[in-house]
Amino acid sequence: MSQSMYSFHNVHKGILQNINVTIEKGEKVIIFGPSGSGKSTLLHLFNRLQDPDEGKIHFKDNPIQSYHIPDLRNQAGLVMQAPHLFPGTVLDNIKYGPSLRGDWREQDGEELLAYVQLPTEYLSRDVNHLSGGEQQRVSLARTLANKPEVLLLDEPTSALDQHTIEEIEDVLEELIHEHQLTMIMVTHNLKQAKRLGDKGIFLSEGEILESGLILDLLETPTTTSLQSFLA
Ligand SMILES: Nc1ncnc2c1ncn2[C@@H]1O[C@H](COP(=O)(O)OP(=O)(O)OP(=O)(O)O)[C@@H](O)[C@H]1O
Repeated sequence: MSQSMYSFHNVHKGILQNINVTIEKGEKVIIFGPSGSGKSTLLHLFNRLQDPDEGKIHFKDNPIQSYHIPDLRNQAGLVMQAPHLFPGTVLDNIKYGPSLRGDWREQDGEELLAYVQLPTEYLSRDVNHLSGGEQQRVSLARTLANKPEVLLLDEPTSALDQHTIEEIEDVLEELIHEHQLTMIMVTHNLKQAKRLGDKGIFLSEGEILESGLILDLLETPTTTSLQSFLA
């Protein structure tokens, strides 16, 4: 039986109007639409980087505000466009969150780097000496260190070249599959949307104009807005 991960009821926030969305456990949802349509605002509601002006959000059948915010953000981990790592080594960065909770074992470092397909010797590397793609892998490893159920991705590959984009997509695809994660991703890259997503939400001027299977949305758009966005 499917389990609801998120449900939004008549949510309004800034430009977003009357957002009604349900996301089931294990779904891979792509949020897309023109610049300024409210995609980042919507993504930020999933881990309380922003809160609604009106309406209700439930996370796993409980009001989202009933969760302790750090717990919520461990369960719904965000990876941003530009990796925000702090100065220090790869190990310093990935053990930070779990260490705070007394939940770090020495072997975890190796395991986390294996998840994002980086060699173990990277644990002692200075993060400032890594390439953009490597930093994004470390950022992903750091999010995974908190054992999230949901991955929130805000254009995670938009700063990378095509080859690196494909490598990160491989890593994401495998991780999501292996850990049965729910994924909610904002992307401008429609090839990526097709590859990684199963559902799609098309936003225009703060409203959901179409939602459903991503392939249907991209191949048979019904609204003129989506048709012209894709043209
Ligand atoms: N904190 C804020 N206060 C006021 N307005 C905001 C705030 N954040 C975003 N906005 C406005 O809300 C609208 C939607 O912004 P948002 O960043 O969610 O869009 P987006 O679809 O993610 O855009 P992009 O694709 O350009 O990143 C924009 O008009 C933006 O200027």
